[in-house]
Amino acid sequence: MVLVFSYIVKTIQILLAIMVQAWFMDSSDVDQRKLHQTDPPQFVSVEELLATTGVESFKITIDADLSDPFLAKIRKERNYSYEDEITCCPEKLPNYEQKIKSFYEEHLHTDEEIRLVLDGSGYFDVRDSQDRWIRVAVGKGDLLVLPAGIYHRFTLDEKNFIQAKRYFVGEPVWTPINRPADDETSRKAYLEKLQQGFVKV
Ligand SMILES: CSCCC(=O)/C(O)=C/O
Ligand SMILES: [Fe+2]
Repeated sequence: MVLVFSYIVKTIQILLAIMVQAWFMDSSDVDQRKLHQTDPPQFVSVEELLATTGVESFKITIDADLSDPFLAKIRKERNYSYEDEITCCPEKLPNYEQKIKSFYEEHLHTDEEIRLVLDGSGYFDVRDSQDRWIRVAVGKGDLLVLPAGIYHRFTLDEKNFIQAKRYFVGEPVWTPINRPADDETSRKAYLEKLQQGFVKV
């Protein structure tokens, strides 16, 4: 009996460690760094997140030399040829106030946005297929892949610190294209994929 109980507890702990937390946002525009959950909270599973937005999330073990074989596999399979690091906090990010403001303006990119959180935490807000905001809370070890053409934004949480790897296929293009950008090729391609259904790979 004790053995069964401890097995269940362990399984729950593993599942919680694997999954990124996501929820539908409330409509309040007070402090972007707060949780902004509805009352009661409406959580979104990883599977729902993929189906309704195309956003993928993976859990990576973070060690000093980023030696997780799953990270190596995904980088190779997806040709993540470029990498660098970004630290968002007042002391480390040049033009901090301006950057934080622009990250939180609703925008899209013509390419995937790929971020691996090395330390700290924050929120990626993404629009779902019904144009509702879903807030995705990321922390250490979360690898998040936002498809090209998805409307989204990013904010720090109340801890005000995140350090992340940025990956890219080919020469990086970081320029955000603010909404409205419905005529963008990447936007049209994204909407088509959303209609066909994003599948787990
Ligand atoms: C944690 S990475 C900072 C946010 C960012 O790079 C971006 O492009 C948000 O949309
Ligand atoms: Fe972005």
